[in-house]
Amino acid sequence: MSTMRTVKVDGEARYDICIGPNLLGDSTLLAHALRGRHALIVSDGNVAPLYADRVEATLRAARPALTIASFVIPPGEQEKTLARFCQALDALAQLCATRDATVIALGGGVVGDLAGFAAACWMRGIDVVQLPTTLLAMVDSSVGGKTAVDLPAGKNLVGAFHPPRAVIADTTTLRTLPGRELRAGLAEVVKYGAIFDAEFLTWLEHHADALLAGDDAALSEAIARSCEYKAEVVSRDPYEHGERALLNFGHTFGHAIEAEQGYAGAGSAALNHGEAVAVGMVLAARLSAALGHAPAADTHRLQALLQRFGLPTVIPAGLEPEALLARMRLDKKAEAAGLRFVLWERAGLAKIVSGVPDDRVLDVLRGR
Ligand SMILES: O=C(O)C(=O)C[C@@H](O)[C@H](O)[C@H](O)COP(=O)(O)O
Ligand SMILES: [Zn+2]
Repeated sequence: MSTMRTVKVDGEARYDICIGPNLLGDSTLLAHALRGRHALIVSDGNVAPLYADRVEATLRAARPALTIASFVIPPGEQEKTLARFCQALDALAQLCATRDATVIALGGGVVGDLAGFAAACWMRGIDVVQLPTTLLAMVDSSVGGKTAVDLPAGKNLVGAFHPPRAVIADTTTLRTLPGRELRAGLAEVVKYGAIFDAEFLTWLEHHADALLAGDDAALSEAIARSCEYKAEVVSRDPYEHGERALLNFGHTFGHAIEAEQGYAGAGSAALNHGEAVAVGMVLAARLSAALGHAPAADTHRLQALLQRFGLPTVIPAGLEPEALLARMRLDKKAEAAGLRFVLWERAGLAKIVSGVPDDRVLDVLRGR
């Protein structure tokens, strides 16, 4: 019996998210996702040594005539740059990639975002197949078609909506995932419960030990449920004209922290994306309570769960509240009239709020 689960994304872009063990070796699945004669595998220095050969062998089994090249970047958010994006385009040029070529994004969120953006721009758009190998990429960044690179000025400031042709999440790859990366992914999993479903938060509270221990069944369930929440929203609102913005809970604060720290990477003490979102969600919950939108008890519940997952919940030392507020002005949800925050009414029910006064945001950033 196959243990693969499939979640469907519908609407303007239709594709399957396949979740299960050993899928990187499934040539039938990859063959379905491939067109043309060229494939560029984009990966990073942690993931490529573990899985690139296997993916290449599977691609060859799927399409013996395929010309395959690889583009490997150093790991870390600091590499999600315009410079690396240009190098990815150069790799496509060297491959003589035609419009029916496929970019294969093998890795975590950084690889997926960068590879997806290169695919979005090469010859005005070629296919990208997402092969996420981190929990965060499986539950969030590989789904929905947001692709981007960062600028020093802010996170994901240059990018495009470019949905994948398929998402194939091989859960066996989670066995080699460092604990810190697993915990970062759990932050985005908690986010779905926080914004959509308090019952899912309860499920996470009950399964916290199993998830942290890397239990296959618990992780597969968390991935499938997360993908179901995300697929529903991006099917209805692929370009974030409305409800998709709820998926940004914690990100206005989190992105400001990431940018202000200069992004995670080699030799950097910066929080990674999931960690920054964990802090950001607690700040968003505290702002909700401070503005009278939500009970403070729900902030404590969220904070306790994130702490149980070993995630940070306070702003790292040395970051100035005014500097973080200035960063937030480049948040993509901001309007000419000011910032817009995703807040919550209670655990499991998020909403978008405009017109939050700066001094209330600063109070939260100052821990008041
Ligand atoms: O898919 C979305 O929509 C999200 O907001 C999911 C986020 O978790 C993800 O980090 C996303 O890349 C953030 O997008 P941005 O528009 O705030 O840059
Ligand atoms: Zn995120």
